[in-house]
Amino acid sequence: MSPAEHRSGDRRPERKYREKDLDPARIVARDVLRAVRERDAYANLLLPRLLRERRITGRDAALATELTYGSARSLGLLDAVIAAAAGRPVDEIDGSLLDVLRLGTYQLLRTRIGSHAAVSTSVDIARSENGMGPSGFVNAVLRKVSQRDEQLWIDELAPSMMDDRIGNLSFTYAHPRWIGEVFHRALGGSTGELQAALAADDERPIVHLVARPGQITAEELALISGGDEGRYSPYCVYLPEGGDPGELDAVREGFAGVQDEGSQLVAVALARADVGDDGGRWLDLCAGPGGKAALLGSLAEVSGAHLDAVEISAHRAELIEKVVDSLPVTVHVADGRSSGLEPGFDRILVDAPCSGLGSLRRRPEARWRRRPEDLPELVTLQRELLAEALHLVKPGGVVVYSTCSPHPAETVEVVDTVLTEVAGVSRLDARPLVAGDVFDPESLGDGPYVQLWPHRHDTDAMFLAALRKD
Ligand SMILES: C[S@@+](CC[C@H](N)C(=O)[O-])C[C@H]1O[C@@H](n2cnc3c(N)ncnc32)[C@H](O)[C@@H]1O
Repeated sequence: MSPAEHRSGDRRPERKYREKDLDPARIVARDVLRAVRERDAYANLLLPRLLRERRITGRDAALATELTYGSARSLGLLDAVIAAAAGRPVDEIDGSLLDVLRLGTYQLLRTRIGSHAAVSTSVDIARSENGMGPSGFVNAVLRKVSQRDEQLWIDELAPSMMDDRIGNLSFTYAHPRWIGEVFHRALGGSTGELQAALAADDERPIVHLVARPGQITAEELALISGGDEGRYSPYCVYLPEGGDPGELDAVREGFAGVQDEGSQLVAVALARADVGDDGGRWLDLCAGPGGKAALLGSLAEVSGAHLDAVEISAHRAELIEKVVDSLPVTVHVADGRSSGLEPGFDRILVDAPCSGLGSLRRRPEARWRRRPEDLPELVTLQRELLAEALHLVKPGGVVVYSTCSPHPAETVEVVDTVLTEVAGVSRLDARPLVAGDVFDPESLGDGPYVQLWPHRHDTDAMFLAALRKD
C-alpha cells in the first residue's frame, strides 16, 4: 500500500469505491455471510430472497450462489488458512473484514477465479466499507493466501494422515472433526468410505423435485422441467443443474415441490407397509414444515385415507397448511408426546427433530453451527416421540421412525433403546418398503434398518426404521 493511499484513506470511502459500483454478486455473498455470522441466518433461505429483491439474475446469480454456499460450507477450512496467513486467530479480526477475507480466500482456493480478480474485488469491498487501512490488511492477507493452492495449505495445516486420519479427512473436506468421527462410526469404521462421504457432502447437490401423486406424474414433471426421473422414488425428478424450481408452474401451483429423494422414500415406505386392513387413519407426528406431510397427504388422497399432521411450532404448522391445501390433512399445533389424539392409527411417521447431519449438503453453514452438546436433548425427545407413536398405533399398524441424520445415537440407538422399554413391537425389514419393485432392496445394506448416504445414493443421509405393533 502506498503512503498516498494511507493518507487519503480511513476518513471516508472514496467515491470510486462506493458500494453501488461494486460487483453485485460478491456484495450479496458478503451480506449473506455477514447475516450467517451475526444473526445465525440460514444462507439457503436468505440468499434466494436477496437475489430476488436486488434483481440479480443469470450469471451474477450463479456466481453469488457459488460464492455464498461454497464459502459457508468451507468456513472452518477458510478460517484456518486466514488465521495462518494473518498470523492471528480469526476471532481477533474485525467481523466485517473476516466476511470479505472468507469470500476472497474461497475464491482463491476453491474456484477458478484468477487471483488478481479475487484479491482486488475483495480489497474494493473492504475499502468501500472500512476505508484504506483495513483494505490494506485484506490485501496483505489475501496475497499471502494466494501464494499457495488449497492442497499446499491443507498439507501445512491439517492434522497428519499418519497420526489422525479422521482429522485429516475432516479438515480436507471442510467438516468439523466431531462430524467426521460420527460419520466414521456410522460407516462401520471405514476410512475409505469416510473420505467418499465427506467429499460428497462437500459438493453442491442438484435439486430434487417431487411430483405429487394424483396431480402430476414424474414422467410429466420431467418433461416439463427438462429434468430426469429419479432412480429410487417413483415421484422424484432431478432438476438440471442451474434450474430454478420457482420458475416452474407445476411448483407454483402446488402439483410438485422441492424435496430430497431420500425424504420422499421415507413417506413412500410408510405408505407401502402392510398394515392389514387399512382403516385410513394416518399420522405424521412431527410434520413441520410439511414436506413429507404433503407427499403422505397426496398418497392418502389416492388411497382414500386421511392424515393428521402434528407440529409443535405454530409457525411451522402454518407452513404445513400451505402445502397440504385441498388434501385430506388436518394440522394440529400440539406436542407430539401428548397430542390428545385417539390411539388406533394405521400408519404413523415419526420424522424426528434431529441434528440434521444428514443434509449438510443442502444447508451450507449447518456443519459449523451444530455442536455435539446438542445431541442428548434431541435423543431424549426422539425416544419420547417414538414411544408415543408406538402407543398411538393400532395392533398390526406400522410406525416409521426417521431422521435426517446418520448419527448412531439418533438412529439405531434410539430405536433399540425404545424397543427395550416397549414390549410387543417387531422390527420390519425396511429395505423392501423403500425399494418397492423399483430397485434391488439388497442395495440398501443388511437391514432391517435403512441408512441412505449422499455418496452411495445421491440423497440426503436419511435413516429409517419400520416397526409393527404385534
Ligand atoms: C425433522 S422436522 C420434520 C420435517 C417434516 N417431516 C418434513 O418432511 O417437512 C421435525 C419437526 O418436529 C417439530 N417438533 C419438535 N418437537 C416436537 C414435538 N415435541 N412434537 C411435535 N413436533 C415437534 C419441529 O418443530 C420440526 O418441525
